[in-house]
Amino acid sequence: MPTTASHLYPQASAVDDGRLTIGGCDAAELAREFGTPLYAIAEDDLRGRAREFRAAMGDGEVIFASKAFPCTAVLRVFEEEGLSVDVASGGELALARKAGFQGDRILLHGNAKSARELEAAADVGARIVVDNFDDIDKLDALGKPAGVLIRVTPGVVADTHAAILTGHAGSKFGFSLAQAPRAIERLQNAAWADLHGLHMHIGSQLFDLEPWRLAVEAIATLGDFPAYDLGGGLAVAYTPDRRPPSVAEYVSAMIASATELLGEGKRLSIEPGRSLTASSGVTLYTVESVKDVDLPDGNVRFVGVDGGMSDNLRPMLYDAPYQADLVDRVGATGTPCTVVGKHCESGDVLIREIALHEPKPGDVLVTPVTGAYVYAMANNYNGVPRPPVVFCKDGDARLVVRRETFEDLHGRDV
Ligand SMILES: Cc1ncc(COP(=O)(O)O)c(C=O)c1O
Ligand SMILES: N[C@@H](CCCC[NH3+])C(=O)O
Repeated sequence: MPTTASHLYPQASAVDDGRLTIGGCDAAELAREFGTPLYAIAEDDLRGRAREFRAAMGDGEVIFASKAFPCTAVLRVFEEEGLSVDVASGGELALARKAGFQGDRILLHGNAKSARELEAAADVGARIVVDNFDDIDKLDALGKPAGVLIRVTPGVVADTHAAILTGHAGSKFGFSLAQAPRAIERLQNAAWADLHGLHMHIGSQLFDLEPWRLAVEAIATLGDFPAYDLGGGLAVAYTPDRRPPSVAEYVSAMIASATELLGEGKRLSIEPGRSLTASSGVTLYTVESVKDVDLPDGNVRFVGVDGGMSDNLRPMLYDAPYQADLVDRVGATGTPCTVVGKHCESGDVLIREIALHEPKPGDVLVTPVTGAYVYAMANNYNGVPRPPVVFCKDGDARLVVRRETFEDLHGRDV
C-alpha cells in the first residue's frame, strides 16, 4: 500500500514499497529521464501553499519574494494564483515580467539599486521600496511617477543565522528609525512620488513570532499610513524535529499586531519566499563513490554525490541541516553516513550525518526541502553546469529549466 512520505517531502509525494514518487512521478525514473543532479518540484504543492497564504491573508496582499526561487515557471504559477511579486534586481524584474506580472503587482527592492533598475521599475508601473537617500536622489532626477514604500530598519534582533538577519540596528537595509522621518518628509513632498506607506523585513527562517510584533511596534511610532508591508521570514522545517508556526498562526499574529498597533483598515502585505517554495522541491543526486575512512574515534563513511555546493550552497553558507534518503529504499534502516559533494573543497559537505541503507555507486539520493534558495544560489564552481528544474504533477514530468551545457560555460568567454 502506498503511504504518505515523511512530512518533509511535498504533500504530493508518496512512498510505495520504499520507492519515492513526487507529484506522481517515480523519483528513480526522473533521475533516469532527466539526469542528476535534478531539482524536482511538486507543482500542486506550490499552488497549495499560495492558496493557503491567500486564504489566511483575506483582503491582504501576498507578495512572493522571487529571490527564493527565481524561475519563470514558478513565478507563472504564483501569477496565476493571484500573488504579487518582489524583485531585487533588474534580472528578477525581467523574470517576473516574462511570467506575466504587470504594473503594481511588482515591487522593486534593493539596497544598491541602479538608476537603470529604478527607471525600468517606474516604466512598468511597479511599486518601489525606497531603501536609502540615494534611491530618492535618483528617483528625483528621473522624475517619473511611482508608488513608493519606505523600508525601515526597526532595530529588532530576531533569532536566526547572522547572515540572514536584516531588521537590527546596523543592518545594511533600509532607513534607521532616526533617518526615516526625513525620508518620509522628502517623499511626501516629491511631486513624482505616491507614498503608500512603510515596509519592514526583519530576517529569514524565523520561528518566533514575538520579534515581528516588536518591529511593528517600532514602525508604528513613525506616523499613520494607508499601507504596510511586513516583509517575509517565516521558517520552514528542514529536519523533522523543527516545528515552525503554521501559515495560519503566522498570518493571524501579523494581522493581530498590525490591527492593534497600526490601526484598523490598513492595506497589509506580507512577502513570503522560503515558506512558499521550500517544501515543494527535492533534489536528486546520483551516488558516485562510497569511501570508508578509519579514524581513532570511529569509522566515517563518505557518500560522494554528483553535485554539492554548486547546486546547494546553504550547508556551506549557513551550516543548514538537510535530510536524505535513497529513492528506492525510503524508510529502510541504515548506518551513519556523511554525504559530500564533488567539489574541490573539504567543506563541500551536504549532510554531516544521516543514516542510509547500504549506499553504493549508482544509487539515487534525494534531499527534501530544497525548493527555496537552492536553485536560486546555484553556481558553476568547478565548471559544473547548473541542474535542470522539472515540474511533477499527476504523474507527468515537465522540464521547465533545461540543464546548462558545457557550451553555456564557454559562452561566458568573449
Ligand atoms: C525584502 C525581503 N522580503 C522578503 C524576503 C523573503 O524572506 P523569506 O524567504 O524568509 O520569507 C526577503 C529575504 O529574506 C527579503 O529580503
Ligand atoms: N539565502 C538565504 C535567505 C536570504 C534571505 C534574503 N533576504 C537562505 O538560504 O537562507
